Amino acid sequence: MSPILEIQDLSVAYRTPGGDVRAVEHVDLTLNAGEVVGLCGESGSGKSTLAYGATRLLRPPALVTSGKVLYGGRRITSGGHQADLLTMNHRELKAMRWREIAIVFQSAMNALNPVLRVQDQLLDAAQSHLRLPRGEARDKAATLLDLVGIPRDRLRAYPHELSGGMRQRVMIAMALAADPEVVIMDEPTTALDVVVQRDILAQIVELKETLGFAILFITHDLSLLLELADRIAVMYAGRLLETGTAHAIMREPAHPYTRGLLNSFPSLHGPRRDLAGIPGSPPDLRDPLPGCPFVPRCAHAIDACTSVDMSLAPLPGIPGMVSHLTACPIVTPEVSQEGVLS
Ligand SMILES: Nc1ncnc2c1ncn2[C@@H]1O[C@H](COP(=O)(O)OP(=O)(O)OP(=O)(O)O)[C@@H](O)[C@H]1O
Repeated sequence: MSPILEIQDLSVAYRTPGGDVRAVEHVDLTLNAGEVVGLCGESGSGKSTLAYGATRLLRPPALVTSGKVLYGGRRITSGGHQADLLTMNHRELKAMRWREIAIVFQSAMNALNPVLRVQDQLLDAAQSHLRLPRGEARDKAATLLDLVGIPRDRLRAYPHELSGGMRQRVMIAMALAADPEVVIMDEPTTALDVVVQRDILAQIVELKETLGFAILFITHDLSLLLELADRIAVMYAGRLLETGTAHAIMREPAHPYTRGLLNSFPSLHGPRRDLAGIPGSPPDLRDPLPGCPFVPRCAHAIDACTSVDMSLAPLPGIPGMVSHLTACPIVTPEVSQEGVLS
């Protein structure tokens, strides 16, 4: 698989009068062409800051303090050349957004213009990003609505005449208007009920299969990602604590935080089970602890945890699982096996 978006050593801080909030700390994350990567963690763990920092959508007091974000989409690259989103000029960046990397924002369905018909909003998106003549843009708008499963007779509806699920589908259609190769979806179904949520997720998978874009899917709900994502990255206090295939995370979750998350949400299809949640609350990001940030909430913490280097390392002893990485010193090879999690 070839990487289409490579986030390397990305750090983002919010400069506040009370000190820097270190919302993203030295994160490496790769999205391959056509792949769904799920980014998961509790509220405040830095998921949105990571995505918006990587695409330069953050405003001061946010500041990117380190990193590269390399984009390698087919249309803009030649001879293996990748473009760094963090150093390109505003004209280049503008050409990338929508066309190459589109974003479905958190609560996007409330961002539709209430006084414009759905058709006109889709038309605007198709016209401005693809520079299509009006007639072709109208056809494109209708095709986009077909793609996301909204009947054509809804084209003339105003946003308030559509259900929440339909409005969210319209936003997804808008994101797809310019045939992007990467779509970032930030909690796209969180505000919807479970049945609508499931329909939309199925639709997203179908669209991805048909159109071939890659997805970075952000959610606090790890069980949802188990069904949707190819790979999963688990984030806590601005850091990635574990990455692996959805299969590996489901079967062999390594980090105690990942285990806690798995026990915090009911699965969409699986059997009923008791949910425990994770006791305690996330740390103050203005004053990060040395070592693993999860130590104060971790039932398995040992001394090594307070001084561990938080780089991700492969899990020991699982042949063929080279892509399963964690920062937990209890399960990574450098530390003795005595503390292996039960
Ligand atoms: N403008 C800001 N100024 C200071 N701190 C901020 C600002 N915006 C976000 N933060 C802090 O940055 C951290 C990461 O926030 P972020 O919204 O990226 O997390 P998240 O995982 O996406 O959460 P959610 O799921 O609630 O959106 C949080 O501690 C948050 O309080």
